[in-house]
Amino acid sequence: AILENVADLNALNLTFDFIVVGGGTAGNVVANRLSENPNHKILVLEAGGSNTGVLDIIVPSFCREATPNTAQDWNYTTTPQVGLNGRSIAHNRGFVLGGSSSVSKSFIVEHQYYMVYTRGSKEDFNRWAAVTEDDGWSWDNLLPYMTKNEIWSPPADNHNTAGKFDPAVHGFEGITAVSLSGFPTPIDSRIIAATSELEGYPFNLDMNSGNPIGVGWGQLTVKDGERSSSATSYLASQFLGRPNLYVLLNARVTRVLETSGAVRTVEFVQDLNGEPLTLTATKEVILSAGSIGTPNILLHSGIGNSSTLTTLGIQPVHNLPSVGQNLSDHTLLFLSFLVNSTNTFETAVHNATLAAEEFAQWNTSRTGPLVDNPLSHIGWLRVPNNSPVFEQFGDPSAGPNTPHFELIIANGMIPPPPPEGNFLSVVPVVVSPASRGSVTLNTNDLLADPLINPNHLGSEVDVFIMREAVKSAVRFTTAPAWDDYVLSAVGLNATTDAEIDAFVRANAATIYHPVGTASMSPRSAAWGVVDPDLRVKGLTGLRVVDLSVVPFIPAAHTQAAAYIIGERASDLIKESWN
Ligand SMILES: Cc1cc2nc3c(=O)[nH]c(=O)nc-3n(C[C@H](O)[C@H](O)[C@H](O)COP(=O)(O)OP(=O)(O)OC[C@H]3O[C@@H](n4cnc5c(N)ncnc54)[C@H](O)[C@@H]3O)c2cc1C
Repeated sequence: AILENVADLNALNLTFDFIVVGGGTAGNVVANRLSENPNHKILVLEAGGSNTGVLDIIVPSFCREATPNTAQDWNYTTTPQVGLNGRSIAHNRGFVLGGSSSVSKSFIVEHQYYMVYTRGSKEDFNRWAAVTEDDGWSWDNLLPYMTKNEIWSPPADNHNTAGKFDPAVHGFEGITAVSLSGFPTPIDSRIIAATSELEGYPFNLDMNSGNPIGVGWGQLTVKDGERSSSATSYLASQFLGRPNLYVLLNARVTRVLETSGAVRTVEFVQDLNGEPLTLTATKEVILSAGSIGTPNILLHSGIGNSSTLTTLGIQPVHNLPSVGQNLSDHTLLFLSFLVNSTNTFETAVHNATLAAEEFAQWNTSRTGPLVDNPLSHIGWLRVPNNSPVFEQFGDPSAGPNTPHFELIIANGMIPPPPPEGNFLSVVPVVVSPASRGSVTLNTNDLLADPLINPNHLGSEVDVFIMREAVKSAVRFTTAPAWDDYVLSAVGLNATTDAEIDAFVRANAATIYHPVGTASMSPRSAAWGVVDPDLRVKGLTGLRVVDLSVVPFIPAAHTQAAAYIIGERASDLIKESWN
């Protein structure tokens, strides 16, 4: 059941075995799987409100309305980013049931946004296994969880998808819907032609096979023309109907508290000016508040670098200096090209009648342009292995079959377009970054925003990768397939490396993939925050299950990783309490 008010919860007079903090992407997986055992009572505490009936979340291409600066977002801003000329940039996070899987848009063509489903490379996960000394985190051992999570679904227009994905690597009986685009775009055939016309952009049948290098058809978490989030899937009515599963909305956890030698008590507020409330789990508290929320709660609870906490007036409880460190994110540059066409997203952006028709079509049949995100294709590519910058600093990618950068290809400009013109996007993203940042506090005010410093382009390696990615994006548009189509790059009047770098630093942003702030490490390691079974090191009763546990960011959009972690963690928790 979903409850809005703690008084309704108290009236039930229940005791919970597990309290999950954060009803986001990973948290809802854990809540679902643990409640499969009817003997276990589960409570989810979610700071945000309900996703139900919020059209901006349901209609795939309306999600630009869902964030930023809306009621469904935490509306964070980063600290000034040295690598971005000192700019502070928006750092969106979902503040709603389903967490960031409910707001995964951010890519703002008037009608379009992303719900990209990408797993990463085999090497990404094998690196997790190596660095944690736990083979359970390897690709081969996680593949069953990937397929357990996924229910491969037909595209909204039911077109023939042969040759666009590899069924052998997908799951057909899981919970999160994954599909191919359900509305063809006029540039699809040009993109596919370009993969055979140019060296270096090979066609890849399925970027989710563990070998992502190449250009392939995008996969997205959409079913029957509607977004599939962890709230619509793992908390679907058949699961919420379980008598042992409860969700309390508008419940913002401020701290976890140690009682009788274990950290099983959560302190939370429903009314930001109200008295703190507490609840204690009989078995475990599971922090799933995400890569920003989880370290924020740990630090306020006195779990972090004890000397730093003391100076902030926070009573240290457990010295874990890695809490909040190792923040990694993916830096993106919106890059678009003016094109010789009127058949791009911009046409509906500039034509209210057409936009209304598209919505009417979606509303009556769940078909048409609004069923998709803007990208029909993504390229996953590498810079040369012998790039001099790697000799000095090392190669940050997980291995030779893991991309350094991504090119997101879309039939229009992703940020709000100018009043005139039609565009093609080829958006570079640094997906194997070397830069690391942090989430820290500058106050003991429990409700203040933490300081978020992703350190975008803080490493020379990332500047190099982004520069080469920009060149690669431009080169992609020189394929003969675009001859009568692409006219000129927008805003990029750069010929030298220095000019490209200047353009990047002035314009780059985030693709909202923060990870790593409560990283896993080997059981015996002094660094790290959680053991490979996701228990907080040195404490009893407390686990972390969200993307903060990721030691190295995967070269992928990160929602799949959150689902995968949620699935494996659920089995780990079940094993401990059998
Ligand atoms: C705008 C945007 C677009 C994105 N687009 C994509 C995409 O296209 N494809 C993709 O793969 N990934 C995308 N991502 C990234 C992906 O959504 C996230 O990496 C992933 O969902 C994170 O999962 P999580 O479980 O770690 O955290 P979240 O899903 O963020 O869940 C954390 C939950 O905890 C709650 N919470 C936080 N603090 C507290 C507290 N103190 N008390 C109670 N509850 C709390 C939050 O409200 C939230 O519901 C996007 C993210 C954003 C923000």
